[in-house]
Amino acid sequence: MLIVADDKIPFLKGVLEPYARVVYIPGIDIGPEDVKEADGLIIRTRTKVDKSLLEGSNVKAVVSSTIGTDHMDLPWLEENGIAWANAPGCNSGSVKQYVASVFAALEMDYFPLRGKTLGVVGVGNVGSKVAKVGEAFGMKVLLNDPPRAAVETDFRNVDLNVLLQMSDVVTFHVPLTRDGMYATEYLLNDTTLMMMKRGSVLINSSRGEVVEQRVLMKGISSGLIDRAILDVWEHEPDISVELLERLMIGTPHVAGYSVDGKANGTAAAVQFMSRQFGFDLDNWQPSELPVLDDMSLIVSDVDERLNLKLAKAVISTYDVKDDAIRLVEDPGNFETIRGNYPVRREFPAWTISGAKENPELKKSLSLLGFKIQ
Ligand SMILES: NC(=O)c1ccc[n+]([C@@H]2O[C@H](COP(=O)([O-])OP(=O)(O)OC[C@H]3O[C@@H](n4cnc5c(N)ncnc54)[C@H](O)[C@@H]3O)[C@@H](O)[C@H]2O)c1
Ligand SMILES: O=C(O)[C@H](O)[C@H](O)COP(=O)(O)O
Repeated sequence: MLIVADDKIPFLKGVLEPYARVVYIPGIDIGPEDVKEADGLIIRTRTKVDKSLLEGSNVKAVVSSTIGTDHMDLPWLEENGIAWANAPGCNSGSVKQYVASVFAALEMDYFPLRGKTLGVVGVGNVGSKVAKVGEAFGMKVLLNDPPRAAVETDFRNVDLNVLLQMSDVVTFHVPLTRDGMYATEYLLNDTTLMMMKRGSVLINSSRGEVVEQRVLMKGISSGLIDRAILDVWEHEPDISVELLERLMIGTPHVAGYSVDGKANGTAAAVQFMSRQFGFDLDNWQPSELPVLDDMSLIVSDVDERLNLKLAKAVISTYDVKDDAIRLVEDPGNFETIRGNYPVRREFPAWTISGAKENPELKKSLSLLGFKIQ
């Protein structure tokens, strides 16, 4: 039995070796010759999985240890009887922390978020967590998810155009889809841009092609969009430096890069392969995640507004501006920056004290997912 795996999948080495020969290759380099004799393939987003990679190969199962699946030709896999899976929800807590850190930056450097309106486009694993971040910061939250609205009678869907008109901050959390009635490619386009409230903030951490970059530049230049934050880009890793320079925050597709998120993705991949090939690893989890020297926080006792205390707690766990600096300093090294990402742990891994006497702050910290002492 042969398994080919992306060499950037943490915690994987040694796990499958008792059951199969495992060959590790950089995701971008995995080609037809590498997978010809393979039974299974474990990838992340940098391997395009389609007919040109797999036709004539022995591959029977493919798993991507990521949330997104737009790098996989799912209809072709299904037509050809190749089992596939992704890792739903694996890094949703990580994107939640990324957006919370963006909110902290907005709160500290731009405008107070309390009372402002947040529009969440795509309310799945990530979007529903991001809605909680909005609530934690005292925002009014509007939700847009037509596929959910079509099947959930109690889903409070707000039409996209209405959401864009009403929101001070709009954040995208949809999958990239190019066909069908809910296609998301260029969801922000010349027409929808015109619906946006003047002076609003746009955040995209879903996929680059959800927001048409040319239109985003137009929106920024016209003042319709006052601040833009991008984690994902058209044509990654060859990003537009011109656009990067116009952003409040630009990061190299790392919103989902917490250790916790990657570990969850690896666990989903191992468990899927175990079920497919009958290994004894159906409940496998990485044994220990790396920790930082001090993972306890004390809420600031300065007399200041609650959202500032919240913002300070958030950036003590993760400051998105550190990632932005790394990209601004070296935009040509997008993939290298991603490949050498520092240890980041999500909110539930942190313990926070000093909030007990302040029920409102305690509630907000709980919405973010902190362990409160
Ligand atoms: N930047 C990163 O590191 C990072 C990390 C995780 C996920 N992502 C991206 O974010 C996407 C969302 O992740 P998720 O875990 O929440 O996925 P999910 O599948 O749990 O949720 C996606 C939601 O989008 C909704 N949706 C689909 N089409 C829509 C449309 N046209 N308009 C509005 N809503 C629509 C779906 O109904 C679903 O509820 C992923 O597909 C991935 O591309 C990026
Ligand atoms: O889809 C996902 O899960 C995220 O975009 C994830 O961060 C992608 O990571 P990559 O496979 O590009 O390392």
